[in-house]
Amino acid sequence: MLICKSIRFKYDNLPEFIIPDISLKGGEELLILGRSGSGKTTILNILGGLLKPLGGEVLINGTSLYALTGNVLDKFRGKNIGIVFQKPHIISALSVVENLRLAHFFAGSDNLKLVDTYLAELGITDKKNASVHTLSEGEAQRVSIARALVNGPKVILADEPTASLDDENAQTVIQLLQSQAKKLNAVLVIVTHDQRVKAHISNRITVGGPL
Ligand SMILES: Nc1ncnc2c1ncn2[C@@H]1O[C@H](COP(=O)(O)OP(=O)(O)OP(=O)(O)O)[C@@H](O)[C@H]1O
Repeated sequence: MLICKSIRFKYDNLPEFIIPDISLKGGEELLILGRSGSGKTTILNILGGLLKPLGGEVLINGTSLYALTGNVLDKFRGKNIGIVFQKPHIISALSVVENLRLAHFFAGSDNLKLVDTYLAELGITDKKNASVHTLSEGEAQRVSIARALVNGPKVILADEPTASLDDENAQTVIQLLQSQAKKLNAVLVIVTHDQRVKAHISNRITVGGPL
């Protein structure tokens, strides 16, 4: 369960952002739409424990994210939040499977069987030992999703996951995010300016930028 209430945020050089209250149960989805510069990534980073707001609360299954600090926050994030970034954040010097094992390691998990499960579910088993730099963009984005999901997060956050993909890959990626979120009974939040995603998620809000 993800609750975000009375969040206030501003960068030094900009007016305060309007950040809507959000309340989502496991299995529910939200699409946050907005033009470039409207603060979508900022909101996602706040929901993901990466950017501390000036005020307000982000609650994940009852835990107030920003009441945690340092290592405790990092561990909580690794266990409960999976983030898919616009450009796949995977380490190009490592193979696909090494990237996934690393994510596992950082979350303090030792259930390596899940790595193979996710590779199979995302259709990239045959790329298991491939170097990341040899993957197509669609494949790299699927590895990035597998990495975000491998610890069975309660909240999945995706920042422009389809921005650099063609129509077919964009649809595959959205459907994979949705099916995996349902399976984990996780909250799924996608931020994007990509109008194609609207066809897949009916619960949506539009953000308008700084006040
Ligand atoms: N670290 C920062 N310091 C100062 N201003 C920032 C910082 N990060 C983002 N901004 C500004 O805040 C505004 C919102 O940025 P943000 O990246 O959240 O928007 P966005 O909607 O995700 O944009 P895009 O769709 O182009 O990725 C922009 O005007 C941006 O220039």
